[in-house]
Amino acid sequence: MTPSLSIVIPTFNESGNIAPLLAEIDDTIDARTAVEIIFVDDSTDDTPEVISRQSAGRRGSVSLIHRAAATGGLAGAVADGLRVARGSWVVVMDGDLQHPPSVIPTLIAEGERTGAHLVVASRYIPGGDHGGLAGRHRVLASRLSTLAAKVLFRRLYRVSDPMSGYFAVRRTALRTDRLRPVGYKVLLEVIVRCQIRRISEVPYGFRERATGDSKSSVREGVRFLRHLARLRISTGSATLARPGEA
Ligand SMILES: Nc1nc2c(ncn2[C@@H]2O[C@H](COP(=O)(O)OP(=O)(O)O[C@H]3O[C@H](CO)[C@@H](O)[C@H](O)[C@@H]3O)[C@@H](O)[C@H]2O)c(=O)[nH]1
Repeated sequence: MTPSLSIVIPTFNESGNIAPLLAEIDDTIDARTAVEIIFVDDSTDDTPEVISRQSAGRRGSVSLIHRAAATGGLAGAVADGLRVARGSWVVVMDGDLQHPPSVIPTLIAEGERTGAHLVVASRYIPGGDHGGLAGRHRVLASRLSTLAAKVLFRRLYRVSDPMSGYFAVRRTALRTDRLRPVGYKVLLEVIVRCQIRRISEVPYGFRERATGDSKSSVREGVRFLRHLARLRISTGSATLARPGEA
């Protein structure tokens, strides 16, 4: 069965979130849709066992990539999932329930309506909400990272949330051989390295984390800025389409 939709979910010690996440995905996706879920896991706890147990006997396919070496961190995990995804649309979302699965149909519908190659779930357009970002320092860090990305990458300024970890991309627009992901922000890597020009956005509410902790940190922030500089040097000032020009 060739899926029409792939869902790539990076996980690091998310054992408490797997069952409710799969239940919300089941409630959201039409049973007639051929879906594959790809967990890319670097956990040190029993998350892989929980994924295997919760996936037994489910409709659609669920695959688990438990990586021996967590190269590239979160972004590296997502890139590994993108490389094996077979769906016409590939959705990337977190495994901690902060990205509501109910937005998936809206992402795909927006892409089909506009012909966009990438649809970003944005916290920063009308109807969006960054509520789940714990603490003012996290909101400030997210805003500063977004500003840095927009300054370095010309015309990215109309992508309101280039730091989003929640998006849908057409598999035909992906050039996974070009990806050199490091750290936390895989969307920027996808937009710049794959030179994606037809981008649209939908609003969403970034939810409070249900269980477990964010792995984001100041160290990740420094890693992001270093990666941003490397990306800028290696690709130049990418000229990207503005959302809505799809
Ligand atoms: N495989 C793998 N998964 C990871 C790793 N680090 C984190 N994850 C997984 O990636 C997801 C997000 O990790 P968090 O640590 O909870 O990130 P966050 O601070 O909530 O930020 C997320 O949301 C932001 C807004 O969309 C994003 O900007 C950010 O990139 C990330 O997706 C979770 O499912 C977590 O288990 C890793 O090294 N390896």
